Amino acid sequence: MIKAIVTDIEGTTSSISFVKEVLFPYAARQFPAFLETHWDQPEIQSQVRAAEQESGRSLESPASANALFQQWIREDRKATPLKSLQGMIWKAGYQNGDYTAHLYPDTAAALQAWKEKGLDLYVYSSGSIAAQKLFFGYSDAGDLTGLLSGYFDTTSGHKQDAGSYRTIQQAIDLPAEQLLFLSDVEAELDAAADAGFQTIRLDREGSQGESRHRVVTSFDEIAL
Ligand SMILES: CSCCC(=O)C(=O)COP(=O)(O)O
Ligand SMILES: [Mg+2]
Repeated sequence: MIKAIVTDIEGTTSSISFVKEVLFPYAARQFPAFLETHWDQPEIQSQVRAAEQESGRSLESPASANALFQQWIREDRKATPLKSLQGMIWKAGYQNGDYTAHLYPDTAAALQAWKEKGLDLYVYSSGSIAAQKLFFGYSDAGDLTGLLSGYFDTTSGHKQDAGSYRTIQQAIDLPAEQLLFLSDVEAELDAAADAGFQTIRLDREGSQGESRHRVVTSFDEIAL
């Protein structure tokens, strides 16, 4: 009996292309001016120092930090300092109306229906918790944050580590077998299954091939 759902964003609730072709380029364009303007702020410095630790590089100027973050964006690194700073940058884009967060047509209605059935809904994404709240606060279907009971990001661990799902299960405080994890990435689903979660793979384009998990192309196929 599923009591709560934990969902990925990119490739699951929303298209990969929105993240890769809208959000990441927006952050890449804004990074130089953002770092110059906010360099001395403690919340920026703490992320830059964390990036220094993770990269082993000295980041003593906005230009040197920008070079590293641009490289990490190109590599799609799920590094917590990058994800935190991207979230801060995306805030202005949402608030200015530069974009709204893409949702597949079935996403909002399914989240609403699952919530009405009494399921608790959580998000687990490599994007920072602040970025996730913006994403669902400024979505194509409006503000959906009222449907969500909590958010998890890389501060709970990386998405391909079973330990991350154990941490999330303890935070949600339900038995793992009552938790359903939704993702488009096989290795994330394997990690969640190793931690005892039930799993369903989203194959939005219907082209991803074999999986050891149940596969659907839309949330409409998930009857709970
Ligand atoms: C919060 S939207 C941006 C998501 C993001 O930054 C990312 O790297 C996608 O990660 P996901 O774990 O949702 O595949
Ligand atoms: Mg994904």
